Amino acid sequence: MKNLLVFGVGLIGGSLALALKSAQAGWRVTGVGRTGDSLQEALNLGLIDAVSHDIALSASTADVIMIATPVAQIVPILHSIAPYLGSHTVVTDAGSTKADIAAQAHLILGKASARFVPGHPIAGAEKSGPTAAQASLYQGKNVVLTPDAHTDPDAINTIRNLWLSTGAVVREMDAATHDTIFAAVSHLPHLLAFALVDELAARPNAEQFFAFAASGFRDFTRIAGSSPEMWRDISLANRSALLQELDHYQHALSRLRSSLEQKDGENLLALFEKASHARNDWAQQQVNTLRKN
Ligand SMILES: NC(=O)c1ccc[n+]([C@@H]2O[C@H](COP(=O)([O-])OP(=O)(O)OC[C@H]3O[C@@H](n4cnc5c(N)ncnc54)[C@H](O)[C@@H]3O)[C@@H](O)[C@H]2O)c1
Ligand SMILES: O=C(O)C(=O)C[C@]1(C(=O)O)C=C[C@@H](O)C=C1
Repeated sequence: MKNLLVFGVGLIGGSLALALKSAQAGWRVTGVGRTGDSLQEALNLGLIDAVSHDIALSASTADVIMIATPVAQIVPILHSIAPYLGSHTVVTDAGSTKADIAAQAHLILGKASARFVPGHPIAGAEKSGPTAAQASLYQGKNVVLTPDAHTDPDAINTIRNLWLSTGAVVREMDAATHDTIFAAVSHLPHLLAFALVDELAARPNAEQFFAFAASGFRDFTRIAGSSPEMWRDISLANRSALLQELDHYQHALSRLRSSLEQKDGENLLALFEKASHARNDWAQQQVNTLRKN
């Protein structure tokens, strides 16, 4: 059995542990948590085989260390494990932002940074914690790895194989490209959903609005139920790309607003038609890709 040490046994870390167990991929999983209660819950749910209270011992005997905590916790955790890493230990993470962590990892881990393989599973949910973990979460989903020219190819293979065991499709790109793409397709939509729900909830007659909100509101705002801590950390870590995406979106809203002001139905129809085609094409491609995998 190989030893996997998971920092943060919540939705993402717990789902990885469950997926490896159900694939019988030969990993013994030990969890490290912030609160004892959540770790005990992970143990009771059978997500992990053991709990670690000795970081030095666990880090030195781990084959792989996965950091699956909110992104602001990743750098402090790298500091805490750096002195104890075994000579063969490969470190990876599941954070939703990549450039900030990659820059720090070189400074903190020194030579061992060659065995740090940053990663990001593109699968998730608005639910958090160990009870949200699912064995099938990564099945057919992309996992993006962002190694650089200094990353050890054997370490990349180790992390690639770990994710392949979960049924995921592994892709590689550089960290800056990753952060630009996910600012647009993940981080901005979360900000918009949080903003819409917050604005409505602050109205004196909010209850009346919520009482009649239906599937359109539910689909647009599902992700506003996500972990506030996780999204605070992501927003700050990918701040500059996210600010640019907010500018693009505000520009698009301004164009929409002036079409409305001018009662320009032709412009509205043209925009809705282009968006509807693009959205339906994307959804169809998702279905085709899932069928293929
Ligand atoms: N939720 C998603 O959809 C999703 C998808 C892909 C990647 N991610 C990324 O994965 C990471 C984990 O997200 P999640 O959804 O599993 O969150 P989660 O809240 O479900 O789990 C995070 C766990 O980390 C623990 N934790 C926090 N600080 C810690 C510390 N210092 N040491 C040890 N444990 C600590 C928490 O107690 C919690 O159990 C985040 O970086 C997030 O950006 C999330
Ligand atoms: O399905 C959801 O609830 C998600 O928000 C998952 C989602 C996404 O935006 O697609 C969220 C953050 C991650 O880093 C990756 C995936």
